[in-house]
Amino acid sequence: MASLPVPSVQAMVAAIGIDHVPPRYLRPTDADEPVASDGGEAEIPVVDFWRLQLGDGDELARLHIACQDWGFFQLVNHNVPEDVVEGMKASIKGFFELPAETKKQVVQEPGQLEGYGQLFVVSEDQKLDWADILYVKTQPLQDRNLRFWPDQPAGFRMALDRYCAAVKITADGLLAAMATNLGVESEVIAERWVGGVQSAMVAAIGIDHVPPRYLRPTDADEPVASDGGEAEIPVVDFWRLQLGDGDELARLHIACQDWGFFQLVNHNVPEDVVEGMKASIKGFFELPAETKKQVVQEPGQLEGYGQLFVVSEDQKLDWADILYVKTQPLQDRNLRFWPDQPAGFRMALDRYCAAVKITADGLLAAMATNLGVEPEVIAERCVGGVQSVRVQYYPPCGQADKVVGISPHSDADLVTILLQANEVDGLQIRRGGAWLPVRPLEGALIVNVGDILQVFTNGRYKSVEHRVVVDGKKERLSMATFHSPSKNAIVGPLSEMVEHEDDAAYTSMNHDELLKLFFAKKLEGKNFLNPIKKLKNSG
Ligand SMILES: O=C(O)CCC(=O)C(=O)O
Ligand SMILES: [Fe+2]
Repeated sequence: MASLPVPSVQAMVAAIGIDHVPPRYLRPTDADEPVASDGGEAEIPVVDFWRLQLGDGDELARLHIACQDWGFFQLVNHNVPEDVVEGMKASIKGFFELPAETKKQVVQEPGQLEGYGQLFVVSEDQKLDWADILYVKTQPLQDRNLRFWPDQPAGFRMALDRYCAAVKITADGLLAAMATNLGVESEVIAERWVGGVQSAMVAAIGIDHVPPRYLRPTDADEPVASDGGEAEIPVVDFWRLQLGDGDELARLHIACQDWGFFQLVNHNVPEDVVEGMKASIKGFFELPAETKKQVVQEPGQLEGYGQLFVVSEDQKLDWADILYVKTQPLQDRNLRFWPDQPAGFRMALDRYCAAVKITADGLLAAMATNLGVEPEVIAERCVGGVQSVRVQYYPPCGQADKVVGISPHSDADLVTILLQANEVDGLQIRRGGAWLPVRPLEGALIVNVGDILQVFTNGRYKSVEHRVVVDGKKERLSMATFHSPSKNAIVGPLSEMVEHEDDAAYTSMNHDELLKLFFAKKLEGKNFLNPIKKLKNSG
């Protein structure tokens, strides 16, 4: 049923003043219900979000009472950055100050809830509320109807996008804390320890003795672009993309087409979320080996703490320890492998992944625009999409130039968002016959095109091989967040990207099937696509 049209209260007040109130708004009996006097009843409880995040028992108890006895509370230290809140407030004020004609551009349509208007009006004699509203959907992304997102005042959409993303992280954090209060989260303690983990070995024998399985002088010998030579990878500004800035979209397009790698600034992942994640990563790898063992990989499984796929006894090994867990879809989370130490690790991971996913979805939508594809075409294949994270610890190595931190590979996903978690560089991308070192800008995230995006775009966007080299003195920490279509999506060139059937460089295959084939092999170059690569296009 549609809401019946009623006038804007704001316009009415502007026209006839605040003293003349039409009878449809008057309801003296409702207004007569008693209101607690100032001196009487206490205020609603105040809850401190930071303390909840820290697992503070008193604060959790306060939250529990607030939910049980009040149903309402005030939240302080809520982690929504002040500039995000202020930006939202200013945009709201600016919107309602616009001329009526401008606001009408996003007015509710018959039969729809979204847009500018009033709360649902169902009958001609219904009493009316003394308010105008603007109602829009913000998540999931594919439900966003930008038709009803005001594009005035300037920056409204970006302010809303940032505010909603931040508030969602807070809501998720609150729900997690409530779950804890309700005794809902269960944990199983791990029991098994498979040997060979890097940091334990380094701790035991020092960084100067490197077992032969890690040495590969030929790989390490490949040329590295010298500082004066090749340019740095492109820098893309996420805010500008969100604003639909044509120059920025063009920059993104070139980055995806010619580079496969770029740095993302103004990425909308709140700084405290990034810092919290970095601190948790550092804290995890500093834990005693015994504690880390609680989340160690199990035979035949990819998740947990350990090393990248080791498939044979004579395979050369990477100089790194990793922690790999699935984060989306929610039902695939296996908390058995989510460290519960250091305190707050899970919360930090949950918040970081939620925020990064919003950024990844935004990037995919911008890429779709650049490719002339409706954003829904990619978004639909990503409903219930897969997100996983790999955290890497690269110990220093006394023969740093003869080992490899991560072997050359491309990522088997759509887009990877990489966080260098400390100040030690090491990532290199293959470009023009040499390895080009990546130096992250302060606060930037590194984004790269994955194999599946290469397939979707029929090779217009290319995944690029990259590797990590190790430092002689300092450890390096990083975290890759992988974003892929849903497991039942078809991985194959999008029809919009293929003019004639013969132009398709790949066949199509179910995403899950392709992954199963992939994980049977070791990480090596760009072999993920082999099962669907068409022979005539090989290379
Ligand atoms: O540690 C890095 O910088 C890169 C890691 C990486 O390429 C990966 O996890 O796929
Ligand atoms: Fe990678």
